[in-house]
Amino acid sequence: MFKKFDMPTNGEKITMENGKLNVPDNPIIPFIEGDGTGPDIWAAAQKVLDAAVEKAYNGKRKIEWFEVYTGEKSYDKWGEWLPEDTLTAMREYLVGIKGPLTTPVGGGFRSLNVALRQELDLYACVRPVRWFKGVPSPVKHPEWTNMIIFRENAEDIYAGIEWQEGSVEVKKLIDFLQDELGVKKIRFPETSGIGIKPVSKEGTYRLVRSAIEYAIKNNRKSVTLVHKGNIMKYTEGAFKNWGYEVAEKEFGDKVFTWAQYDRILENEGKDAANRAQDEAIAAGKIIVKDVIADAFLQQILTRPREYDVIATMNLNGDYISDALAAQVGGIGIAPGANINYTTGIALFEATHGTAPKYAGLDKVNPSSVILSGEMMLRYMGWDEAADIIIEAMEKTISSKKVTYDFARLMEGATELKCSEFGNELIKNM
Ligand SMILES: NC(=O)C1=CN([C@@H]2O[C@H](COP(=O)(O)OP(=O)(O)OC[C@H]3O[C@@H](n4cnc5c(N)ncnc54)[C@H](OP(=O)(O)O)[C@@H]3O)[C@@H](O)[C@H]2O)C=CC1
Ligand SMILES: O=C(O)CCC(=O)C(=O)O
Ligand SMILES: [Mg+2]
Repeated sequence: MFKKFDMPTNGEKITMENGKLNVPDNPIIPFIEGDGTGPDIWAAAQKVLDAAVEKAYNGKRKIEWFEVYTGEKSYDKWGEWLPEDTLTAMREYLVGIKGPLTTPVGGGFRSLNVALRQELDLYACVRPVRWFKGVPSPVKHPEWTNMIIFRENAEDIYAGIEWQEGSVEVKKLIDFLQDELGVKKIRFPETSGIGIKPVSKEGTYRLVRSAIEYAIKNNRKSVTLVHKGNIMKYTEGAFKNWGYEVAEKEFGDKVFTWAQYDRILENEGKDAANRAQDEAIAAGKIIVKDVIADAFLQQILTRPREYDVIATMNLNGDYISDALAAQVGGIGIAPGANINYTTGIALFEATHGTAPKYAGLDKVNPSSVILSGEMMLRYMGWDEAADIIIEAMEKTISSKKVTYDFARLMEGATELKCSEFGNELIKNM
């Protein structure tokens, strides 16, 4: 099966049947250590995850870790940044976890993180944002921020379909746009690079569907479509329209959308529209609404309680993830997952990157990758182990024993190294 990697000798495969994940007691889980601070945070995370599983199941369940390679470690070992074997391992074993991987800016190879999402069609980037008591925050009420971002992961300008200024391809494309399509708005055609932004109905439907399904299953109150559809009408505006469409078509009796509100407003007036919305809320329906991205970024600071589940496109989702993470303590504590709910393939990873200036210092906060592991355990149905991690995290942070990022903002904190923080979590299980 593998061309370069050795087959794992212990453990069994996680499988997917009729949309349901079957998880053996000794699942093989591929992991990518990651670049930069990856080895530090991964070492801490692996120990914490193993300890939580041991504590929850007393040896009845155990993860069989299977190291797979991508990024610098892979290049050093195999001369390839993203070996086919890594994709094979994810397709075969379904659930994996990764550290951050470096992407050069303005040249060099394209993002390996994005490539993994594209190759495995992991269309939903799921990033929960919640506050843990005691975590320092720049806002007065960090507890008011409790959202979960569903970021479309396969399309948009983020897909990396772009051509460099001065290239033969960009000249061809600009000529085509000007000569065939009558485009007059390229301000400096001789010196422009061009990027393409594909946003599809299918891509929007599956992402928004996942967000609404999550909201229903987890008793959340609303799903907000975040877009810049006033300016990018046929991409971001279409995302909004398709979002409402899929909500009404597939979840008609469980949701009330602002598109419905607008129709009632037009036909029957404001009182009737407000009444319909109030009745929907009283009946426990999920409100599907939308907001323009720039307004959203100020409202998450001023009125975070109005937002719950967020569904958005790839680039917006990238910016929103870091902005929201900052409100609840920063990207040292911001987990995530890349999921295809149809195939079941899920690759868990922190929201942050490789933080290269801290590489090898055993310094940074491992919480993001640990909490990504916590999400992974929950995805596997190992909720008891996941709960142990959350409890240990709350206890450790309340005791003010934290890594540098929190320590520099807290009074009376004891600064721990990355590995020490992991050990403290284990002690507090
Ligand atoms: N999914 C992935 O693998 C991602 C990869 N990347 C890649 O990572 C590389 C570096 O990107 P960069 O823009 O510097 O962003 P990073 O997220 O790596 O780091 C930015 C800043 O965030 C803080 N930070 C990051 N990780 C942690 C942590 N574990 N604990 C505490 N604080 C943390 C640090 O802040 P401070 O300086 O204040 O201490 C750091 O300087 C690039 O190559 C980029 O492409 C970026 C994002 C995601
Ligand atoms: O792939 C990268 O280098 C950056 C990705 C990123 O910022 C993200 O997914 O949040
Ligand atoms: Mg990002």
